[in-house]
Amino acid sequence: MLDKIIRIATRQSPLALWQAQYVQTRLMACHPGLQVELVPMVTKGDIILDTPLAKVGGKGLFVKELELAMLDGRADIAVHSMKDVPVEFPEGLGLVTICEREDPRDAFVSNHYASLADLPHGSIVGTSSLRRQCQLRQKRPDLQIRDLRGNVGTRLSKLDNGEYDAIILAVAGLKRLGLEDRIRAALTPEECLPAVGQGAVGIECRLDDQITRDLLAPLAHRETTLRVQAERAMNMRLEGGCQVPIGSYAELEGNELWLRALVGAPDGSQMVCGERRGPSENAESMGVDLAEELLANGAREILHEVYQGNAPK
Ligand SMILES: NCc1[nH]cc(CCC(=O)O)c1CC(=O)O
Repeated sequence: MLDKIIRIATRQSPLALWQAQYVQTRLMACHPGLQVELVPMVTKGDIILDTPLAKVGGKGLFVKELELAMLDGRADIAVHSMKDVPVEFPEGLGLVTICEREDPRDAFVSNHYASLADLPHGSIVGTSSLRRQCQLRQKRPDLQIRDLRGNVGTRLSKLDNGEYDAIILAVAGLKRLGLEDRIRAALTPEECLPAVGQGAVGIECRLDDQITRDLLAPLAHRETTLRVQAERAMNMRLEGGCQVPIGSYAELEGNELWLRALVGAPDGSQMVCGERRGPSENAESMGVDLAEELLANGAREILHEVYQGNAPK
């Protein structure tokens, strides 16, 4: 085992590098003598930074190159933010390990206002997430939502330039980058239901690479895995493939899983919500059941409209 090397395919944004280094450090701590190297890569998503994600084909853009590297044998694993991992994997690859979740909430970030409630009528809020957009619009139809893309650092500098009165980012990303002091308020799940998998880091590898899978096993976090499984099962049944106005958030109290989800029209005009409680063994079936309930209650029409609007021309 001592001559084994694990190569981690990673994007080069500060957040991606943080996550890859986190897995590198943990693997080396669990397996003294194991060599773990980073293989930095550029993905299409990193190149097309000025177009709203929903219009360029969604989050898959950030993972395709990493997956090719694993299939070619140039890398062994890829580390992802779970919320950016598409629901389906190429043949031969799969998500094998989910690590302990960081704070899953969204953060309200502003240089002038302490909270969403403090924002004056008509304020400009930056986010490119349809999920954040629809929840903000539903509570505050007066706000002007403007697109905001780029790495966390880029987004913060756009706020600091005065282009926005406030922006919404994930708490987890800000904490990981040591930017926690920029958070003015964390939005509760009632204010803004988080995205599927938000705050959790997951590891993808070749499914037939049993040695690597065994080495990754100690990094898995049971509670996070159950929560994210429920959230992803919900998303998968909704066929939430590209960027979508879907929130899905599970909490675990003892063995009881509490899954909440919503599908909203991006303009905030409609929102379908639901929840399920049940034993954690049923994480995936709860997700599927809840998705079916939402579809029957109007989510099908909302998603159909969103996908049509985003269809590649
Ligand atoms: N969409 C980009 C992205 N993907 C993962 C995170 C960080 C938080 C996480 O790990 O969920 C972010 C930044 C953000 O949404 O603010």
